[in-house]
Amino acid sequence: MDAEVATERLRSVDDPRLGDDLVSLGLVNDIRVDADTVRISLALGAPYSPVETALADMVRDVFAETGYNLELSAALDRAGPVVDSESADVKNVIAIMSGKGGVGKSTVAANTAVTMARRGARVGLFDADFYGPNLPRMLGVKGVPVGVNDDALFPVRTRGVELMSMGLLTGDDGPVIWRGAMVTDVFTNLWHDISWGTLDYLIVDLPPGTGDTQLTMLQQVPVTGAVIVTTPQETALDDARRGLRLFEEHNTPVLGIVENMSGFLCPDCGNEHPIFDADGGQGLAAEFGLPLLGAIPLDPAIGALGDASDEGDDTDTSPHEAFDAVAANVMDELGEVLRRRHVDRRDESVV
Ligand SMILES: Nc1ncnc2c1ncn2[C@@H]1O[C@H](COP(=O)(O)OP(=O)(O)OP(=O)(O)O)[C@@H](O)[C@H]1O
Repeated sequence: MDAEVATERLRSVDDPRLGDDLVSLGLVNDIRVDADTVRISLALGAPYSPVETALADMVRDVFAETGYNLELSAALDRAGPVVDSESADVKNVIAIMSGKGGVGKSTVAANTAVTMARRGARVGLFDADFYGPNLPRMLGVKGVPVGVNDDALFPVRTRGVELMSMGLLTGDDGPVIWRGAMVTDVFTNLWHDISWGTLDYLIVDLPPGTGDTQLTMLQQVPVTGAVIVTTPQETALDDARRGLRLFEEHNTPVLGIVENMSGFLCPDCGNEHPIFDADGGQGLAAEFGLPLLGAIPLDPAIGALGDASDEGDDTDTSPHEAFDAVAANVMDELGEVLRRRHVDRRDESVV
């Protein structure tokens, strides 16, 4: 087999989201064939996403009976480093935001991160809610000090994810009082000093609304995609609109909406009962033409992710299964954004 024959074989593999085959789309970076091995590099960017995993499996199937070994790799052109430091190689940044406070944004960020890690991804979680950092408590590592070495800060590993939070640095129970400019400074200084290592996904839990932290982050970091968390009774379309406009102004794709507290999951009967006669998530998704990434029930067990935990203990309390769909959909949407961008760039350079 030569590279041409191998390329022809790849024409039978269609990208289910982009609706054409990998070769026509330009998602094949490179093909090399030597004595007994075919080496293929594909333009894929969302590790462990179900769609990209299925694509890789289809490619493997196509070469399964050829008698050749297949070495598959993935590489994607990126705008620049997400974190400008030698001790961090971060592929994708996902910002989690909400219009209002208390809708479960941190809960969604934490559970989605842990679920992605359980699928095999290398995941970091950055608690950018400087005003009320609650991820250390939620993930059971409150009071655990971060490692410091020269200018670098080392995240704390919990439930399979790397966590960094203002809450781990201040170690203070009292409310944190920040002025806007201080948030900007802290964000700027902190962001590039964190020694994340290699991450497939860095999930950032933003404070509610569209304030200084969101603006600073969007100005300084190439956020790959944003997720909006809402509740069924959320009627504040204005808040959501403001958030969406902010992301648009900074060319940041919004991956979709997660509806939290969708119905009450009764611990006695096991059934889910609607409590709010409203469909905030569905409505918001329809209004803005965005996917609904998942609906999370109101379940007392969800608030307990960190309850039984110790530092570094990855074995007990699992995230609620409703987060399986959220994690899968977030990764699939993100992968689609990246592949589409790759195809568009290529089309531009051809014209
Ligand atoms: N689906 C759920 N089922 C049960 N409890 C939940 C659920 N979602 C969130 N909670 C609980 O509601 C409270 C608020 O959630 P969380 O801190 O995630 O909200 P938030 O939007 O991040 O709030 P903030 O505005 O303070 O950033 C927490 O005690 C959390 O455990």
